Amino acid sequence: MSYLRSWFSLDTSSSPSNLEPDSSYPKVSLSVPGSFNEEDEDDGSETAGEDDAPPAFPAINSAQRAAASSSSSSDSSRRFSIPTILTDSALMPPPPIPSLATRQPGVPAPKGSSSLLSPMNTTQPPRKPSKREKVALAPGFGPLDWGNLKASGQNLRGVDTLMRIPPSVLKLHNKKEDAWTAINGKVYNITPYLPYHPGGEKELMRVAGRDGTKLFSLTHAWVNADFMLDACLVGFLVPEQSS
Ligand code: HEM
Repeated sequence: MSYLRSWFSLDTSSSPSNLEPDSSYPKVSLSVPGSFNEEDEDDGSETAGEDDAPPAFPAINSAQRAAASSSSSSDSSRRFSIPTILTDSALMPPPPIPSLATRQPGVPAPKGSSSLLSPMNTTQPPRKPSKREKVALAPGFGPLDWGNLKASGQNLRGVDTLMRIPPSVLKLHNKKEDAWTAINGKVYNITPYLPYHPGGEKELMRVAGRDGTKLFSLTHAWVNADFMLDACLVGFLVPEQSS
């Protein structure tokens, strides 16, 4: 009981003298933080450092303070420089806003107008119809049908043996019913291929009776004529005098 009373040592007035705390227990003094206390005045006491003030930042002996004081004048060397907050007018103006609304798809921006956006290359104005339009092939004359005809074993050459063909002989085969052309030194009978040609018969007939290598590669260099017309091979183009 005497032990419990010792915790209420502040209330000593009401305590009877015979209920004084036992000297064998340490005396505890209750001090309310923030309230005046005699011990708070004494710097050497244990409670002297118990304040809630944050530590100096930057620290008193920090490199930041040293740098700030070295750049300033000698009498203000102990002062910490506070950065100035710039107003809107003092700040660098922002970049111009790209005028997206005024842009026309496919039309490049006028010269000198700056924009951080890349040019709109993906949107092109409608293309003019190309001269090289695909021709609607008749039913049963598609690429697969041509492949089937080649594989059928039918004689598409119109000749029995491969020949050496000079330009003068090639020239004679320039009719739809009997059309030959030379591509990369090989002479083909193009008559059976005419209805299967995706570019149309008329275009294909432009090379009938002559060396069509140049026109062929100018039109569609990616097409493998050797494979397309292998079943139509007639012979090989040779110079005139060697025949
Ligand atoms: C003589 C052998 C020829 C063969 C085997 C051949 C074959 C082909 C093939 C396979 C295509 C379809 C290409 C594709 O879809 O990408 C094609 C398209 C075409 N060919 Fe030929 N061709 C020949 C000659 C010619 C010639 C001499 C012309 C006339 C200049 C021509 C004009 C075209 C055109 C305009 C197209 C359609 C457009 C295109 O597909 O790009 N072809 N040809």
